[in-house]
Amino acid sequence: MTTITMQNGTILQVKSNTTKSAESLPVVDVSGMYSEDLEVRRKVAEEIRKAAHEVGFFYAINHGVDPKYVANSFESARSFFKLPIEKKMEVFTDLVPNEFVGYHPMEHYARNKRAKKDLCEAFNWAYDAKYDPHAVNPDEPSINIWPSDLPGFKDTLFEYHTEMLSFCRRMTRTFALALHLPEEYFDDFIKRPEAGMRVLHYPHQEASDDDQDGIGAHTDFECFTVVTQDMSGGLEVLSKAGEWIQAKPIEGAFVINIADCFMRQTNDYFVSTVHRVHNKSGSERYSCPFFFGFDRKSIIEAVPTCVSAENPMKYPVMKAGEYYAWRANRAKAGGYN
Ligand SMILES: O=C(O)CCC(=O)C(=O)O
Ligand SMILES: [Fe+2]
Repeated sequence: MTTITMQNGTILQVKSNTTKSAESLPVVDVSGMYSEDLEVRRKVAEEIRKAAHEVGFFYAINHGVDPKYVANSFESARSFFKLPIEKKMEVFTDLVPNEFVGYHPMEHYARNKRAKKDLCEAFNWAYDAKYDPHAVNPDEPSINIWPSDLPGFKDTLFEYHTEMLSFCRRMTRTFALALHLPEEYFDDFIKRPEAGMRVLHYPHQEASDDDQDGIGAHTDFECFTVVTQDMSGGLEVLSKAGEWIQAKPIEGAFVINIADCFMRQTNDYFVSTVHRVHNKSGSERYSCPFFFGFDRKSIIEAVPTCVSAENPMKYPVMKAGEYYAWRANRAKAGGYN
């Protein structure tokens, strides 16, 4: 039995640090969410309801996002990570307080106590109204920081980001249906969403699973995350039984997971599942998660279909922006303290 203290304060008991490959995560064909027919949309939503409640993780296939965007983003990521460290440190994430944007260096942060820090580097960027065709305020200033001398980097990453904004707005409607709420229930909260994205680079890990993580066990902050991973493998999900299950790559599929705000807003009906990455593939691994959440000004409180006299609200009501800032600062403080 191993104990893990999470950034959100939860203390976990994990049966073993080794991975099981027998079990697999649910696969949902999400193409029906684009249907004109509400009954078809509801059918997809019910599948998602089950997956979000029982596992908190699922693959989305037939999602309609052109694979060229991810290919281009991985290509751009490679050219960024190849830059000399001094260049990358010009956009070091600690330069912007309370936010999680810019460069996250290799073996610099750790999510769990290990002999060595996490074996990954990342570049993070946040929502920018200029790249949102439906922006409420197109003149809103951006908080992002970008490397100099890397032509096309920002535009390529935002081409993918803009596609994902539209996919996630659609997914949010599906989640509303999944919670047996009107489809538009969350629309006002995602006009100006929290929509951070990152590209991650994980070298092959030589150290043992006990000594190091690629990214240590954690949950995500916002409502849900859509991960694009390459074919290396290494993403692992903690099952309710306390065992690590491999989220094996499925070509072209997204891996979608519930994050902490949705767990709070559904009074734990949706589970924000712990996950980590260990790249033992023998080659480099790249991934590109998109973190989608509600407007910083919105209040995180349980939705009416998830509370009752027998099942009262479990979490204090909180402003989304305060919650995000608290979590970003904890993540940057090293994670486990
Ligand atoms: O690299 C991955 O597949 C997942 C990364 C992740 O969990 C995160 O950045 O929060
Ligand atoms: Fe994550």
